[in-house]
Amino acid sequence: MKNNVKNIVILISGGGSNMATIVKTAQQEKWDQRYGARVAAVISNKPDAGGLAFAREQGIATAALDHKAFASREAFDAELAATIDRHQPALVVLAGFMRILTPGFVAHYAGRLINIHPSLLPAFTGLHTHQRAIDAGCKFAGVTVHQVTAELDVGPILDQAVVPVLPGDTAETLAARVLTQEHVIFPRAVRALVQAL
Ligand SMILES: Nc1nc2c(c(=O)[nH]1)N[C@@H](CN(C=O)c1ccc(C(=O)N[C@@H](CCC(=O)O)C(=O)O)cc1)CN2
Ligand SMILES: NCC(=O)N[C@@H]1O[C@H](COP(=O)([O-])[O-])[C@@H](O)[C@H]1O
Repeated sequence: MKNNVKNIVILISGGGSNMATIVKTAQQEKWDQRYGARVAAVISNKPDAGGLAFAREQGIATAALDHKAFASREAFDAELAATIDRHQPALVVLAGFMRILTPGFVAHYAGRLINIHPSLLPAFTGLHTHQRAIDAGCKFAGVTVHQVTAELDVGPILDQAVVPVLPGDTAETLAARVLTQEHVIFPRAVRALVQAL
């Protein structure tokens, strides 16, 4: 790492509210001065991801690699890793990043790759977690921050938060309630990791 600066690279696929919360928390809490940590880049597999505009407004380097432009998942992941590595990351953060990553990519970032997942893992790995929780009659739902492993959404859990599932909830109303807790635990988890680096 240049000058002992701990670079954080955040991967997104959409609006990037979790990424934005981490960026704003890092600014407000002066992570650069306190921990030598900074968000060095925001990278997306979707060129039209709304979060890229926010990152650019904050003066953060951005890149977009359209996964559909690559012949294979491995080829996309190789280019993604090359793009990430230009920023010499101490930590790579998946914040609403919607691509399953290959074992080679995961191994390359072993121990410094985390994800936020909108369920109380190990329940409801994969997609459509809120509807599945409602359909299962769950009284509680929530969010998990975990280390990323080759197998999907089963890596070591770093933090969790619980919310109630309320009568009449839809996937959208539950997602909104969970998202408020995502914005609490994700910056907290990233802060804890950069403090320990
Ligand atoms: N190897 C791993 N890759 C990823 C992990 C992981 O734990 N191990 N976490 C996911 C994040 N995620 C849930 O938190 C998740 C993201 C995407 C998918 C998925 O099925 N993606 C499809 C495409 C879906 C779409 O484009 O809407 C795919 O990649 O074919 C499941 C879970 C990030 N990657
Ligand atoms: N499987 C990964 C997944 O579903 N992640 C979810 O995508 C949303 C992204 O929101 P954001 O782009 O506003 O941070 C968040 O709810 C996050 O938990």
